[in-house]
Amino acid sequence: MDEDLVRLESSLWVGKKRYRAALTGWHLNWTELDKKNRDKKTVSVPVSEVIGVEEGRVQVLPQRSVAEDTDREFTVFYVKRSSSGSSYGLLWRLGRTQFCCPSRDLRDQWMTQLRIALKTHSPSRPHRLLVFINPFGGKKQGRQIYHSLVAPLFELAGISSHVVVTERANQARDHILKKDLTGFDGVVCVGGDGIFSELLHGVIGRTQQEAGLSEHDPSLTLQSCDLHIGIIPAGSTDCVCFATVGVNDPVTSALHIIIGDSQPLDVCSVHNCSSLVRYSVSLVGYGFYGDVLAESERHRWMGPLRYDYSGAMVYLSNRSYAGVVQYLPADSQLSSPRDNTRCLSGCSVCSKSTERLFPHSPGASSLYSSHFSQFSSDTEGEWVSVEGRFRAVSLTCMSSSCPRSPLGLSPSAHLADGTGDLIIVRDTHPLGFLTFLHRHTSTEDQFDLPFVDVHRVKAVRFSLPTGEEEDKDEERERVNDGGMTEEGKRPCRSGSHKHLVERREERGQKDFLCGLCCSKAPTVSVWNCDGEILPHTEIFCRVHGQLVRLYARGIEDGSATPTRKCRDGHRNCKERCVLNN
Ligand SMILES: CCCCCCCCCCCCC/C=C/[C@@H](O)[C@H](COP(=O)(O)O)NC(=O)CCCCCCCCCCCCCCC
Ligand SMILES: Nc1ncnc2c1ncn2[C@@H]1O[C@H](COP(=O)(O)OP(=O)(O)O)[C@@H](O)[C@H]1O
Ligand SMILES: [Ca+2]
Repeated sequence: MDEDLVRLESSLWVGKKRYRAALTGWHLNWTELDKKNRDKKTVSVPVSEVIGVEEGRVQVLPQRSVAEDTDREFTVFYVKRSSSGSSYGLLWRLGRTQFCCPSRDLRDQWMTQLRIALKTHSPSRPHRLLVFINPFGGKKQGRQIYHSLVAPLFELAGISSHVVVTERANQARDHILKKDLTGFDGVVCVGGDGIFSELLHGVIGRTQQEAGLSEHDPSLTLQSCDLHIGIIPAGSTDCVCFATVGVNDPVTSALHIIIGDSQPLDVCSVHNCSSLVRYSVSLVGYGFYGDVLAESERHRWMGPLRYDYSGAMVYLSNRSYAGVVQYLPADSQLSSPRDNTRCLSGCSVCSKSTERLFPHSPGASSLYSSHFSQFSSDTEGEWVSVEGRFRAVSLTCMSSSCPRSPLGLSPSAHLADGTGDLIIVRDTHPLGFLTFLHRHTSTEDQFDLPFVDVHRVKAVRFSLPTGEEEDKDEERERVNDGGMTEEGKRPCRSGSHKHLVERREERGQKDFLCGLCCSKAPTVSVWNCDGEILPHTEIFCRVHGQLVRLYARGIEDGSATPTRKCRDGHRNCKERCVLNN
């Protein structure tokens, strides 16, 4: 069937202007006509971006209202884009056009045809959602943001939602793991990266339980999750939202959820001694980012500012840590963290990875079927080892852009290519490290520094140098603190972090002063895993390609999207910089 066949076409009025409107399978277009019936400008909205159609002259925000005497009128709501002043992504807003028909009969035809088109062309739209609000996230605005900005849009789109305002940490995760989710098409969080992480753990854990797979064995291919996750940003860093949508804006995210966008996302599983510790999508960071998080936990009352304050304090404490980093490099033919590309909506690197990661899915070639032999002993020789003192060791599965760092920890990382970027910042003088940090806030290349290395990887191991017995004791003490269950396998899910944070706090105060005023600085840092402190120092991380799906579509290429200068100094070098699409 030709989807661009016109299904309905007629003259319509918008205010005092006359239009010729046409509905095809894919688009709703309306073209302004002048007095001589000549075309003026056309507005074209993809059917997939129509949010709803209502009889009469309707408005929904800030409050729903319907004008009287409206039996020849209907209102179409749709996605309207505008550039966001401060970030590089596009803001989505609710566009609204009120049409007036020559007759009531024609109005009914428009309503019917538009609703049929919406049903047939948006099969992936959610009908029922389970929403978790963290009332304490970010500036504590979660409830208000949901009820004033998001709920009216869900209602307009005919989505019914069951809302849970959380009363404790991990409630959302436990709910997803244990409760009946029949009838829900997706789960949504209103909050920051922490509540998102709860949904991530719930959704992955539940999917593996149902598939009868163990999450502990890092060599197992996990089952990818069908239940989509939506994020309404209302947190402190909002990194996952920012890096997958391009802005942290509740209305934009709500509209992506409504139209059922789907963005696969790589997930890193973090293990210790053959047991799963946590999953991460943005940052697994040791040294600076671990210390900032540990320090910031004591200043939660500052809200989002706690990270800037703690960042400055930790920077001034001028620490570095000894360690051994091992990594399994990804195929350097496919992409590189320094190729000056950006992973944008429809990214070709990620699309090719879909074929590689799911060779048996319809339409995929079987060229790359043996990808998980990588953890067997015969690939041991492929591991690369780096030993030394580090300011920071970070692994990120995506760019990890956020309002603090609009291009992110690794600007060329991909959301769904099955790899992560390992950033190793070796010990350096304070000014060098400040330069590295500061470059995260601009388009200058933070990897173009002699003490920084970046590698695209499939897996990473971190251990303490042999012979550092004191450190190992500290490590062991921490593992015991980490609250393991009796079987000694699964990390205890309740309370372990709180307990650890309290201990870290006790120690942290002393550590911190030592770092500032005397020579005895701590020898071991902690891992920051998407904003949670890990109870282990020695870890193994493995990237699982496209393990979950978000209601998002990646960053849309706004005209302001910056690229770094290529090595020849061109800012928009078509040959070398802009490889996307
Ligand atoms: C000199 C300016 C330096 C700016 C450096 C910016 C680096 C930004 C990197 C952002 C990485 C984000 C990775 C995401 C992590 C989140 O999952 C996670 C949890 O988020 P949630 O609380 O919303 O749940 N967030 C975090 O762990 C926060 C990490 C933030 C680190 C910010 C560091 C600010 C550093 C300021 C240094 C200032 C030095 C001044 C010297 C006088
Ligand atoms: N009702 C609650 N009370 C206390 N902590 C909660 C609650 N709901 C969620 N949390 C936890 O709060 C932490 C921070 O949440 P998050 O939404 O990321 O806000 P922020 O971005 O400000 O850190 C997360 O670890 C999450 O598990
Ligand atoms: Ca990736």
